[in-house]
Amino acid sequence: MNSDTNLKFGRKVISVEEARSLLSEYVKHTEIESVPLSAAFGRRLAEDIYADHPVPHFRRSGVDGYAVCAADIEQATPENPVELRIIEQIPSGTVPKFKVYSGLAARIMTGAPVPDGADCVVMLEMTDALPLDDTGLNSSHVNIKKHVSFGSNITPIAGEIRMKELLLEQGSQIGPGEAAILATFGYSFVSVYRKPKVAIFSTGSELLNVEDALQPGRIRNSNSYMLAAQVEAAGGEAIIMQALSDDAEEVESALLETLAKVDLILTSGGVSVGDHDVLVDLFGRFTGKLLFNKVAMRPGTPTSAALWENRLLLALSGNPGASFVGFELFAKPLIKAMAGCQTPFQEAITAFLDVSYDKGSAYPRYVRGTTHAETGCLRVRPAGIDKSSIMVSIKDADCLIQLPAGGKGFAKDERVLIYPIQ
Ligand SMILES: Nc1nc2c(c(=O)[nH]1)N[C@H]1C(S)=C(S)[C@@H](COP(=O)(O)OP(=O)(O)OC[C@H]3O[C@@H](n4cnc5c(N)ncnc54)[C@H](O)[C@@H]3O)O[C@H]1N2
Ligand code: MOO
Ligand SMILES: [Mg+2]
Repeated sequence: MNSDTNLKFGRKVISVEEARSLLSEYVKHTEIESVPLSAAFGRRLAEDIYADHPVPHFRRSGVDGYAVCAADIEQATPENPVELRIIEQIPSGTVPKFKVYSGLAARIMTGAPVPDGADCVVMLEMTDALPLDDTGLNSSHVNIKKHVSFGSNITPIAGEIRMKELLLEQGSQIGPGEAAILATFGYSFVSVYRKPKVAIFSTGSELLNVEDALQPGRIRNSNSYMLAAQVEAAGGEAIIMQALSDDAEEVESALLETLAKVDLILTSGGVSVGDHDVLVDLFGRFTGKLLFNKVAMRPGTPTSAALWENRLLLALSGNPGASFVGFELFAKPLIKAMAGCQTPFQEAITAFLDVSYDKGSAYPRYVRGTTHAETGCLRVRPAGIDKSSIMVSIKDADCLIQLPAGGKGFAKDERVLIYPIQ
């Protein structure tokens, strides 16, 4: 047996967990850069964010109405309203000029600072302001028709966020809630990790470009685009490279030329035992370090990985289903970790099988699944035909169903673990 044959047939199988931990050893996060907040969505914070002021930083009215002293209106009813003198108007964005004493009220708008002395705000609907002045807008007095208690409709200083509170942790992804916090605290620029650059090479002489007309025996390259979408969803920058033919030297030089320019290389195809499986050929003679070339999983058993010129190279199976699953299990956590995520491995959640799954497997199986909720339970079923070579059902997958190895298959309603795909 030559070394090439050895790599094809003498492979050592390792578990998904072992493969993941081998890859983790070589992950480092990308450099930190400062980007405008509006360009930071989906990125991960490179620093902890603390509150440098309380929120709100003034006593904030939650309604349009009158700021008054609660003690004044304890007996107020529609039949026996309490009359108070209006001392000023407080629109949002202004500060009160006067203190509210017993017998006085300040007209106030939602979001405006409550004046000193006032300890509650009565909603406009519970008042009658009379008489109107010449403009028809302002009144000198107001009748309060309902009792409201001390503190009502006022958010106290720091009622939402305390001074120096830890708001966001390094590594958290900037979504809508994070963006609102960052804007609140004046972060027009944010320190985030650079998006990991991921080059995607599909290999296979049968592959046509997307714009090409179909030819006998050939297919359009769909994996590169599927993987690029997965890379972007994981927080990376996908760089789709020209697909390569099954020519070992062409593959070697294209990969070598790209290694130094990116954080990760993904390839698809050419990892099995076929005569033209070029990645196997490359791993047999390259200067890098092969990390693994067989994983106890289906699909994607021949998934391989290497460290070459200090860069990770993840070689996924060409079959679309195996490529998709291999990405989710291995590339996604790598990209998330490179992008600064502290917890790149997704936690499994429990669901119940909606249909029986009759195929057993020597290796754990990762089935593309579709979930739905039913009477408070999460149910899951395979998303269409679950064959590695089938591409069309990938669009319906919102999770991977993890089915342990074994010969008997799985019954309807059996409890399974799933990994949501976000
Ligand atoms: N004798 C054996 N044959 C195969 C075995 C085996 O153990 N013994 N394993 C099978 C399994 S499992 C898989 S998975 C595939 C893995 O194949 P490769 O990773 O070597 O991929 P290719 O041979 O290049 O392609 C497989 C399949 O996928 C299509 N393909 C490839 N690239 C793309 C792309 N970019 N877009 C769309 N489709 C693509 C390709 O045309 C082939 O149909 O090997 C099995 N065989
Ligand atoms: O294991 Mo193959 O990798 O898809 O079925
Ligand atoms: Mg092959």
